[in-house]
Amino acid sequence: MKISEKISPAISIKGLTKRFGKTVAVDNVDLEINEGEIFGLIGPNGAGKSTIMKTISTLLNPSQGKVEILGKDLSKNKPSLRKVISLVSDYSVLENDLTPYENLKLFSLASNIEDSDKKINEFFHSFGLEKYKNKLTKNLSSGNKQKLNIARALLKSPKILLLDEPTNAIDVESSRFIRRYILNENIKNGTTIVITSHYLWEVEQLATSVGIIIDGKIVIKDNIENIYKRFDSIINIYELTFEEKDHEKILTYLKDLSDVLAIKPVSKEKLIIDSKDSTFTMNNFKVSIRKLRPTLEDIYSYIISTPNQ
Ligand SMILES: Nc1ncnc2c1ncn2[C@@H]1O[C@H](COP(=O)(O)OP(=O)(O)OP(=O)(O)O)[C@@H](O)[C@H]1O
Repeated sequence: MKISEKISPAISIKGLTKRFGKTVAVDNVDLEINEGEIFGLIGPNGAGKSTIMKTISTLLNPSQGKVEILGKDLSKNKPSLRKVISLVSDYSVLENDLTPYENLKLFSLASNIEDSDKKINEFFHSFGLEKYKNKLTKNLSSGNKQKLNIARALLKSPKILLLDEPTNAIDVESSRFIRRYILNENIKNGTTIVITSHYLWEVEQLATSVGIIIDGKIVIKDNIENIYKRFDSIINIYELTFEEKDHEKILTYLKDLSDVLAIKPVSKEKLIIDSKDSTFTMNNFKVSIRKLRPTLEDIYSYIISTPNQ
């Protein structure tokens, strides 16, 4: 693609508001997510993340505003757009009394997926679920149910994949597998992915762009590198390295500094501190100081605790 070519948005949301009675779950949200992007939508409980995901996937209608998917008005093209959008939320969409194979087959038939047996077998193989293929779904572990749920969502090779907390309550290895699979899907097929998660390190690993939503309003959205750059000069995280013999004295000194918000001991010779001020002094202590780039979690906590910044 030529650099001058404009990347078209896969998802374009303008003035989206969703009310449930008196509750304004989503409040006048504008959002553009480009084709092939992995967009991380993060925010506290009840901020409106799932409501946005359900609206994009046609499960909910907006109270106001417009959603366009791949240049088409969602409200006027629901049946055709449903074919290219998959939502993964919890795995309650699976039929517990069917086997994993029957679940995927049923979904393939309902979605008119061609060559489904070949695809289903490939999924069982790549998700490591072959031995559970003909057991009852209700007896699968949470991690395997979620893998099955993701396989179900990927069967129709969606152009837009919506993942609402895909690794919630899933063990480390299964979560890692799911993240790798998602990344691969994005790289191999250019799938546009929107992911919500309370595990910010997960969003950090996957997302190319991030939006933070609080009380139904998007307060920040940008490319993740721009977000890091913007907050690098505002959030002061330092790694202090010193001689082991000074450990206790330095710790006591830091605890008394009012600007030091948090201290994380790393070893007897190393501490990480979060400071309000970038110009704190270490008196006469022999300390080497290195500024660290804030993590997405540092940035998120800063934004949540500093409204209107
Ligand atoms: N079907 C519904 N009926 C009434 N209120 C709802 C409904 N769905 C969501 N809400 C409300 O809308 C607001 C946003 O909820 P939503 O589930 O979108 O938040 P969320 O950011 O996904 O939260 P969480 O991180 O806890 O999953 C909340 O106040 C919630 O109680």
